[in-house]
Amino acid sequence: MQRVSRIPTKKSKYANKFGVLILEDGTVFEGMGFGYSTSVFGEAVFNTGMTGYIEALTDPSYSGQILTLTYPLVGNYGVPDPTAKDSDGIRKSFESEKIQARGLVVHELSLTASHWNLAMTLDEWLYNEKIPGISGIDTRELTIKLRTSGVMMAALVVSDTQIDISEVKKQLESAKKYNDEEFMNAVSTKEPQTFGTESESIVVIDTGVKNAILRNIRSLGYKVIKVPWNYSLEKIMSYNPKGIVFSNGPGDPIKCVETMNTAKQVIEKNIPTLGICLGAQILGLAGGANTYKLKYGHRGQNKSCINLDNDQVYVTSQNHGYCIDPESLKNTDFKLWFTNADDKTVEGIKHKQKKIIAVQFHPEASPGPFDCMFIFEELKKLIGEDNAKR
Ligand SMILES: NC(=O)CC[C@H](N)C(=O)O
Repeated sequence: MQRVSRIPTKKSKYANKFGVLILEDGTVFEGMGFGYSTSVFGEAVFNTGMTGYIEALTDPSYSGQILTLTYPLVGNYGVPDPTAKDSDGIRKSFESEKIQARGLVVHELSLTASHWNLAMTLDEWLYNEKIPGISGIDTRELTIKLRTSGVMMAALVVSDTQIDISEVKKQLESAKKYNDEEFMNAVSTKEPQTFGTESESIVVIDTGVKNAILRNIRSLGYKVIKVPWNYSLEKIMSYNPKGIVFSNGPGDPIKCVETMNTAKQVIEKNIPTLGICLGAQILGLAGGANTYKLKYGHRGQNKSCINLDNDQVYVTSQNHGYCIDPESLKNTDFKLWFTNADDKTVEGIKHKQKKIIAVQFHPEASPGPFDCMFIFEELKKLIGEDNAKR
């Protein structure tokens, strides 16, 4: 039996446990386990943001993934009360009801925390939500590995007792691959939900929507109706919405066939529409474009994107592993709207004739500046044009 060599120095309920992260290529990272003692398998990805672990961990787009934060010290501002809601009944600092990432990997975990709004520490939160975390990992080495080899499956094991590395390797081999997983039934709402009482509404098709998207649409002055990912257009239109938003979400967009069919009809009917991240990919596919998987994705808060309409550069927040193929856009009625300044990937598309816009980045995210809130205003403008025509 090959055992982990790093022995916990002291035992506590939430931290100082045995911990190991094993990659699909056989690389073993030993660390100190924290949070919940369990074994998870998922796609190892990294996010380069300096803050925002609460928003990232609760973002449904991280479902099925083991999240590495490259910022070296994590947890020092703790975690606010997860049950606190705003006047619309939307959870305040959290992007969804629970932690969505399968596990968390950090360099140094702050076991003490300080913040005016703090309710608990990060390790306690992970423990409560039955999520394993590992600290003491050389996250630079891990990130270099993922950048050079590409994202890959990994096992994260946290245990109160010794871990058998060869046994974990065997389990990892037979674990379901991220690319084969179905996420929609797990992340999407089962029933429509309404936020606000305004007479004009926007329907959000929930493929794993972040609460910040709901909040931003509310701040435009619309009632929000969140509907399941596979809701028919007929049912959507029964709400008589002014516009539609295709949300962010986990996994490969080609798996969202029903949502794609709705998107085709939405394009056909020229309903004012905004797609965000997964929603942008779904709209692109519905319009005849292709998508592909990036080697290691874009996950961070300072990704510069160029608006090709005015050559203005925006600092955007991103979390995507898939992308729209720019070549394939040529066979569609969509044109390139935003491009990533670093690698020239597609970060936004716009229909040439119809009121359909979509961004690959997250206009709702606000790690600091509110650079991209104008994207929501763009949807409102399209709705205004639509109203003027009727
Ligand atoms: N944030 C998202 O909506 C992610 C979209 C898609 N799952 C991707 O990884 O590209």
